[in-house]
Amino acid sequence: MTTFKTLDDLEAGQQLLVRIDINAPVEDGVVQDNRRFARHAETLAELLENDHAVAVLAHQGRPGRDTFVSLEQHADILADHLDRDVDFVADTFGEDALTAIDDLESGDVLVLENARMCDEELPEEEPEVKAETEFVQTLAPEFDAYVNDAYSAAHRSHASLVGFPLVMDAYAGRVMEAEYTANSAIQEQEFDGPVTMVLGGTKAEDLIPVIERVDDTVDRFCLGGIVGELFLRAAGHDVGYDVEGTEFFDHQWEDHQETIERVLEEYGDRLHLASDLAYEDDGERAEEAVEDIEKETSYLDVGSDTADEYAGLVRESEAVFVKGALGVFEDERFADGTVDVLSAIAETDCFSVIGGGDTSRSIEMYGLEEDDFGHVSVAGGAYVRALTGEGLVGVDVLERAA
Ligand SMILES: Nc1ncnc2c1ncn2[C@@H]1O[C@H](COP(=O)(O)OP(=O)(O)OP(=O)(O)O)[C@@H](O)[C@H]1O
Ligand SMILES: O=C(O)[C@H](O)COP(=O)(O)O
Repeated sequence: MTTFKTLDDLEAGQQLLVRIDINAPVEDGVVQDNRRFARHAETLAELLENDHAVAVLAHQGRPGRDTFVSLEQHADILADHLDRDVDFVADTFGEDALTAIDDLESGDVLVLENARMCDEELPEEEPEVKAETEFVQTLAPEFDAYVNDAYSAAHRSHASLVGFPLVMDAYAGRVMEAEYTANSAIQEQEFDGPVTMVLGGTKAEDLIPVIERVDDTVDRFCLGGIVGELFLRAAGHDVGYDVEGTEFFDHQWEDHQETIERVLEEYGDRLHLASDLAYEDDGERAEEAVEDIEKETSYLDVGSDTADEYAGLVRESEAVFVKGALGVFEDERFADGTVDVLSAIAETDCFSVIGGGDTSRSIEMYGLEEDDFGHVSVAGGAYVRALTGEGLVGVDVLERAA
């Protein structure tokens, strides 16, 4: 039972503003397809079958990052999944966007430009404030209804996610509905044996608060990726610093040092940190014990000893929750940590959830099957937040709208 309106409640043949989350990896300026496109394409296909005209609202990256690019390529990827034309306009709510929206006819799909290119989108503010923005006030009257399918971004209080349901008829899309239902069911489950959470990836700030909030249910945390290095830094090792132009560590350390140190102090006996790390040396993978690290290097994966330890912990677990990759799995040389852990999960019959828009991509890249896991979520930060039992603001506003 959901507490918001779904597509089952939506009358056919309307002009819809549909928020999806196709935030994707970008390699050398090229947007990479991930499973988010396929899942949202199913929602869009259903809407088109019901004679709606659809304008798609979405984001990509964050200002200042290499991944902050236009949604033009995303429109092409969606077109491939839908097997039909998808238009794109390089504008979100200005004159060009409004003209393109006016021209929409039943069965059309138009992708609007990256919502994060609009100043009012990003600052985290209350939904009531977002509802009053020019962004929301300009677009809302152009549509009969708003559909939010972006469960994976529902932890962000951004204009495109929380403003519209306060000013117009609002519905959850199929991805939102399915992820919400699956993640709510997971919160209800109880496990007899050890529960392990594997945390990695780049977004340490989404994960640090989670460790404290799930401490009733999770027996041990295996850390890797950027979040793992930040904890190693707090433990006094010479890693977790930005080197060679990276921008992962120092700002997250500055903002969260106190919490990281406190969590390490309080939960140290449950936190497993890498004992070795891998880096690139003359084009090859090389490894070094954390104890011996003295030089400034970008570490790209956990080492083999760590991967073995984590895989062993997974094998004796009753349930495993993964969010974020243990290394840069997109490069085969640095996929070992991530793939060893996922393979260990796949081999056992533990209950498992693999989360993260990017991380879930590693499943098909390395010959694993979605069926090997209990649930593969296209959400990362939103799914781990849901595990804490804390609400998601994007879901809350849909419930209020209903
Ligand atoms: N040591 C590392 N250095 C650089 N990048 C890393 C490292 N370890 C992991 N990563 C990157 O982390 C990414 C995945 O985690 P990330 O937290 O960014 O996103 P996600 O899993 O898609 O979750 P969400 O849906 O919240 O975005 C991968 O693309 C991987 O390359
Ligand atoms: O990829 C995600 O987790 C969502 O799209 C949210 O993106 P963000 O972490 O940049 O806010």
